Amino acid sequence: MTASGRFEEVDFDVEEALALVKEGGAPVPDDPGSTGASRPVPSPAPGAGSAKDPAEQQDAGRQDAGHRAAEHHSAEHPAATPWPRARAIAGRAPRRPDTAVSVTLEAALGLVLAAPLAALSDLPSFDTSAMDGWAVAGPGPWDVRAEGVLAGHGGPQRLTDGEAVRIATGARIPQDTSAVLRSEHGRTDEKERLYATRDVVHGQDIRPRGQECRSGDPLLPTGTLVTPAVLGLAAAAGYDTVAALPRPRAEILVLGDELLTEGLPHDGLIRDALGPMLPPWLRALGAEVIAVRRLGDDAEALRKALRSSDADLIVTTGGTAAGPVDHVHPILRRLGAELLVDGVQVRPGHPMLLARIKENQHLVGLPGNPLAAVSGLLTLAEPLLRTLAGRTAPEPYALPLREGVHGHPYDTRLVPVALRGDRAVPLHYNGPAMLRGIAVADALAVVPPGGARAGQELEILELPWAMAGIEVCFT
Ligand SMILES: Nc1nc2c(c(=O)[nH]1)N[C@H]1C(S)=C(S)[C@@H](COP(=O)(O)OP(=O)(O)OC[C@H]3O[C@@H](n4cnc5c(N)ncnc54)[C@H](O)[C@@H]3O)O[C@H]1N2
Ligand code: MOO
Repeated sequence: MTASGRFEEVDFDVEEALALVKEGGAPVPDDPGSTGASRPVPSPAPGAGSAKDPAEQQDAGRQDAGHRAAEHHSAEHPAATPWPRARAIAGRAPRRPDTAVSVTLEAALGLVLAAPLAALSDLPSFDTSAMDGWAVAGPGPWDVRAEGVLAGHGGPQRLTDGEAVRIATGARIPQDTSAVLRSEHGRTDEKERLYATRDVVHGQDIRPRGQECRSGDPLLPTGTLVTPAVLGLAAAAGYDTVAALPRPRAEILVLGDELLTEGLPHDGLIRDALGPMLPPWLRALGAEVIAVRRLGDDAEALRKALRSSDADLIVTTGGTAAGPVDHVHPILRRLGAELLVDGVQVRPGHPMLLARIKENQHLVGLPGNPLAAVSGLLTLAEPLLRTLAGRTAPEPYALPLREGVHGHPYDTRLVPVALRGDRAVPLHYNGPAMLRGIAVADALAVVPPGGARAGQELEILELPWAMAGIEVCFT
């Protein structure tokens, strides 16, 4: 940015001014990016700054400038979609029909069941001892048989009244057993006669066959996410394979001539932060990443890559704005793609886009600024992949803020937060080009236009690894 008045006006940043209010005048090391409002600027949320606060007066002056900057922006993104609508549009992508596959249990982790899981056997499949001790028949004392019963052994001999047999947890209960006596609740004399040291209740410590389910009972519905616990249940119920929806296939195209894949930034070149970040993030969102390709700023290479891809989802990074080498829009136009979302009313990340290239193939264009790319991931790629993978949306939830957060005048803001107790703590270093905030975040808070005050409940978008991370951890 230059110091000239004209440039200051266009590059005006209302969030920076608001950050000054938040910090009581001290600059915060955020870099909230450009603003650009095309509508009247609403007042900040109650509590987001006092009317007599000199910083707010400064802020009001800047908001004027922001309004002028907005006209500049609206010419580039006249059709920017409200943030909730953009997510809904992305979540309506049609899934390929009849894509269910049969997969081994090992390969099913993180997929969604394409058919209900019904028990293939009774569970337990035989009357089972719940404890180590003795199976006893009738009232005591009992004569203890010489040979005991272990788990995994064949059918034990039936007991007659007055008899007991040593039994292990998980072993089959002999016929006509009335109860299992735990080892700590009985003692034997030198003639191997067993005495109970407390009352014995009929049926105690016996798990009857079919206690958990009968063969054929429905266990889990279609659409269940296969977690480690689901794998355990499926195995216990007799499954070697399950019917699941395959992961949607995603291809990542990293654009930009300025990107280095190793070493230190130098001579105007910077490290590619998105190449390493996006594949595991997309996997965490349910995708199979089939390729990561670096195309530089070569429009023809981009066109060829889009034409030849058979991915369900193509994710591009950078090139979404209107700069001289921002090729995404022109190439989509040339390919006759349908723009479903062209710019979103969200900060950071407002140039993000969603296009349908052909039937069953979508493109999410992520802005090049790394936190803006994260915003695009959660706004467009997450709902799209969720639908393609057949997952259900997590229950939305809200948490109160520990401190106030300033808002954009009319756009939604996504702000990295740490979850501490029952509060969301806004993090610094949340500018569009910064990753320091998100790297220590548990979630993003959805800040409405105008901001939010301390204690106000905000919708929380948890980061996949903060929730459970099963795909991140296990695949
Ligand atoms: N005249 C305007 N210029 C810009 C606007 C605008 O509204 N009017 N919007 C700004 C915003 S906001 C964003 S976000 C960016 C989006 O730009 P692009 O998607 O075209 O991305 P690039 O220009 O290619 O890159 C932007 C920035 O990010 C860096 N970058 C790109 N790729 C990577 C990567 N893989 N790893 C790390 N950093 C990356 C790149 O070097 C640039 O610094 O446009 C603004 N401009
Ligand atoms: O504000 Mo941009 O959308 O930097 O991310």
